Formats: sequence, structure tokens, C-alpha cells
Amino acid sequence: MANIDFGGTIEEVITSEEFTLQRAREVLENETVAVLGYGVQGPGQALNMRDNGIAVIVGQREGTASWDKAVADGFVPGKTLLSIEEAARKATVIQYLLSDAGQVAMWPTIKDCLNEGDALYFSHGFGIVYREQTGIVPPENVDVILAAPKGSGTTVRTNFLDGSGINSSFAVHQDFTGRAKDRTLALGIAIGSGYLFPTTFEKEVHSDLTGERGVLMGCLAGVMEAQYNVLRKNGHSPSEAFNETVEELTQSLIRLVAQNGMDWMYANCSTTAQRGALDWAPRFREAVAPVFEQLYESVITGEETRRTLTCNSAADYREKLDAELKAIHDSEMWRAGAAVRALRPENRRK
Ligand SMILES: NC(=O)C1=CN([C@@H]2O[C@H](COP(=O)(O)OP(=O)(O)OC[C@H]3O[C@@H](n4cnc5c(N)ncnc54)[C@H](O)[C@@H]3O)[C@@H](O)[C@H]2O)C=CC1
Ligand SMILES: CC(=O)[C@](C)(O)C(=O)O
Ligand SMILES: [Mg+2]
Ligand SMILES: [Mg+2]
Repeated sequence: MANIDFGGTIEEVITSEEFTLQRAREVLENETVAVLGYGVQGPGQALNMRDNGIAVIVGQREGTASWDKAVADGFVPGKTLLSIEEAARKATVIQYLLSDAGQVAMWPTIKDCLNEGDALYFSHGFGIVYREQTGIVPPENVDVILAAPKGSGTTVRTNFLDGSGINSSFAVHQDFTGRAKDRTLALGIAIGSGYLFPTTFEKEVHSDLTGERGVLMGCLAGVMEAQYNVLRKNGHSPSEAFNETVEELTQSLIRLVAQNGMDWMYANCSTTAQRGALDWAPRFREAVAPVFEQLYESVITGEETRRTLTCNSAADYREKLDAELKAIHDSEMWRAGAAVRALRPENRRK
């Protein structure tokens, strides 16, 4: 563990210097790791573990696009690609990476596949924390652990291939074997985490549900649309409105924030921009703070879980989600965005 000062609070984190890949391989050498679900997180984690020399099998419903993707990625039907139930029965580490609603639907099957001493692994605290709604209550004779990448499964893979990585939080909910923490850290390193920071199942799910509905996805989309609409309402062209709302952010300014923080980004903009941004940031913060309070309350009370399970357990959940994503894709704003992206020099050369 390395003691890191996070803005005045000392927290312990694990890097691959403290917990090496070699040690992770040793901890996992007698384990059979099954990744159940090959949607977004499943591929990233399974492929990184396979590249890191961990024996991985995949469990997925046959006849689905995810199954075909696993075959295309080199998992062999009947050998390293099995049905969800077969993979769960064969495994000693069950990585429960179905969708959160899928985990609920499959739990009656999966719980019967668990053997004493197995590890039940999550990348989100959802199923365990909201057990009254999900019904996911593991038996007492297994380890229940979490490694939650703080990023899309797609970038879990691409960052790994780039030699960097997405950091993950980790937690132990239940330690039957006495090895739960070692198993968690070994898996966290094996999936390619840049570093691991400690959390709890509760803190992970409360922060994650808030972040994805807030700054990372929902709030981001909402504020972009709000600014784009005001610019368009006042006669700015689609290309100007999109460039001023999205393209400059993704191609320039957010990269400066990632590089060296918000003050660095400000310092690399005009003093005109700095004065204005410093004046308006508090106004935007106060405007949205009540919304974030409402959001967090909705997370804590389980309302977001109720909504998620109600919608994503429906037979046509995928079609409905795809239709809403298509409406975004087909909107003027994001059609303008497609045209702007195509104009990037690297895309014009294709
Ligand atoms: N998507 C991401 O990048 C991240 C996801 N997570 C967590 O990782 C876990 C997996 O998430 P995703 O990969 O996004 O899931 P997903 O929504 O892509 O679904 C994963 C797989 O589950 C299957 N599935 C869905 N419903 C099912 C059902 N009723 N029965 C059987 N299979 C079913 C889907 O076909 C898909 O192949 C979740 O707990 C999620 O919260 C955590 C961090 C990031
Ligand atoms: C990618 C990620 O971390 C999210 C937004 O929490 C998720 O996909 O659930
Ligand atoms: Mg997340
Ligand atoms: Mg999430």
C-alpha cells in the first residue's frame, strides 16, 4: 500500500509496484476465472487478464452479438467460451459482469453454481447493496469482492493496450477464505488497473450511480445541449454552436485538464476567458447543486435502482435504449458533430 495525500486526506492505494503482476499470477495460478457477460466490461477485463497470463473462460448466452464478439476475440466455444451456467459451475472466481438487471435475472441460476471457497466478483456494488430489490444475497461460504474500473470497459482495453490503464476501486464485502483481499487485488491488477483505491460496496455504488447520471454522462449531455440550443436560438450556425460546445472541449481544453488540472487549462486560455469563467463557474455550481442533491437522494433511497431495474428488466429494454440513443444521434446537434468530426485532419486523410 502506498500512502497518498489526496488534497490533505491520506489514503492508501495499491499500484503494480506494491502488488506486482507476478504476484497476481501467483495468487490466481490455481483459480479458474470466469467472466460472465461479454458486453462492455467483460471483453476489456477478460482480454486484459488473458494477455496477463490468467486462465480465463467466458460465460455468455449463445446466439447473441456478445457471443459472436467473444468468438471473434479468440474464445473457443466449448473450451473457453461456455454458457453462463457452465462457466459459473467450472469457475472458482465468478466475475459477475452481466448487466446489473441481467445479474438479477440470472441470480437464481448463478447462486446454485457457487461452491464453498469460490469468489463472487463484481465491478459495481449495485446487486449486493440494493439486495432488497435485487435479491442477490450470496451464501456465507464464498468470498464477495469488487474491483470497479473507473471508466468504460472499452477504455479498460484500449488504455491497457496503450500501456496505461484505467484505475479501479476495490472492496471486500465478505471474506470466507481469508484470501479475499489478495484475490481482489490480484484480479484488480490482472484486469489492467493503473492503480487500485479502497472503497466499500456502498460507497462505490452511491458514487458511481451519481457520477454517471451527473458530470460523467447525464449532466454533461444536458449542459452541452443547453448551451448549443441557446447559441442556435440566437442565430449561431450549427458548426459554430457545436465547435463552441463540444469540439473545443474534447479536442483541446479537457485534454489540458487531464494533463495538469483545471487551473492549468484556465492558464492556457486567454485572460478574457479566465475572468469570465472564474465569474460564471460559481453561478453554474449554485444552479446545479440542488439537482445534484436531488440526484444523490434518489440514489441513496434506492429510487435510481428501482428505475433501472424496472426499465432494464423489460424484454424490449435494448430496443428502447437504442431508440433513445438514435434520437441523440439523429439530432441536429450530433449530426453537426458528425460533420465536424469528419473535418478533423486525421479523418480527412482516411
Ligand atoms: N459498461 C462499463 O464500462 C462499466 C460497467 N460496470 C459494471 O460492470 C457490469 C457489466 O456492465 P456492462 O458490461 O456494461 O453490461 P452490459 O449491459 O453490456 O451487459 C453485459 C452482458 O450481459 C448480458 N445480459 C444482459 N441481460 C441479461 C440477462 N437477463 N440474462 C443474461 N445475460 C444478460 C448482455 O447480453 C451482455 O452481453 C455491471 O455491473 C456494470 O455496472 C462497471 C464499470 C464500467
Ligand atoms: C463507465 C462507467 O464507469 C459507468 C459510467 O459507471 C458505467 O458504464 O456504468
Ligand atoms: Mg463508473
Ligand atoms: Mg456505472
